[in-house]
Amino acid sequence: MLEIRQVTRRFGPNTAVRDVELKIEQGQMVGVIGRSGAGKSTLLRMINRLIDPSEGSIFFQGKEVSALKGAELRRWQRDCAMIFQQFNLVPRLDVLTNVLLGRLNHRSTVLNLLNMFTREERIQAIAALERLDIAQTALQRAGTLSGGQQQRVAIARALMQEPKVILADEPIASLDPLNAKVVMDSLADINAREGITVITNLHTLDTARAYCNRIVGMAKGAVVFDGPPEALTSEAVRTIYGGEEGAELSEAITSTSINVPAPQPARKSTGQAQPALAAV
Ligand SMILES: Nc1ncnc2c1ncn2[C@@H]1O[C@H](COP(=O)(O)OP(=O)(O)OP(=O)(O)O)[C@@H](O)[C@H]1O
Repeated sequence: MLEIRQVTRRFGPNTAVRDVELKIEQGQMVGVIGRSGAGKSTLLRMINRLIDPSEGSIFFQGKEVSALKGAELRRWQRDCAMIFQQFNLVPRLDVLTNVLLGRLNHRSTVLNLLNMFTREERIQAIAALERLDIAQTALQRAGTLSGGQQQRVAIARALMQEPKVILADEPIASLDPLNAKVVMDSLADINAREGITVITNLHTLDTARAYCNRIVGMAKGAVVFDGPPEALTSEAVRTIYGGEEGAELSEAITSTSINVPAPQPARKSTGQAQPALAAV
């Protein structure tokens, strides 16, 4: 269980995240939605400790990860893989090496300095690429791949970390609808088959509805909605995205047009939160 307790993050006079309180059971697939600037990325970055909270604390399996330092912090960052909108691969290195880089935090500094990976690690990396259906690109330089392929390499690299949680910060924002679907399908499959918790920021409502069994809506740094997709009524959508009372908020504004035939049946939803709406 991941617990975010009364977390606030300020940047100078601006409060990016305000008093956020969330409990996320292992194995949930959580979509964080909200307008640009709502605080979604800041929240994810605090979980992974790329930035620290100004106030509050974050716990994982009873341990306060917001207080970890040194080797323990690196261990947490290994357990909590991060995927970014811009993929963050090393473009001049081949795909296989990029995936193997996911093992760095598992290994001794000497092995890392020598840049030596074992046969088992290479086999594991190829298997991760096969799973993402891009093993044929293993020896290509990562920078030569399409955006969709690069994001799949980034997911394979995350899998090499053998994480307990995957944090995906707008993983499909730079992709066309077809590649966006492939990437979201991959994340959903990893969540369903391995039971890895996935927390993903999404700009778009339809994607969150289609793939996530829990949706957290943020506005002005605060959580203003927390519940299953079915509870995301037009009133809830207005609370998250803003809009005039009574006016229809077009889902097109918040759509990527990923063509998903129908909402998928609820995945494992351990300890799903009850829908909750709060005023912004
Ligand atoms: N490093 C920073 N320094 C100063 N202000 C920041 C920093 N990072 C974020 N902010 C501010 O915090 C607020 C929340 O930003 P954040 O990126 O978390 O929002 P977001 O919901 O992820 O938006 P987007 O979808 O556009 O990425 C914004 O007002 C942003 O300008």
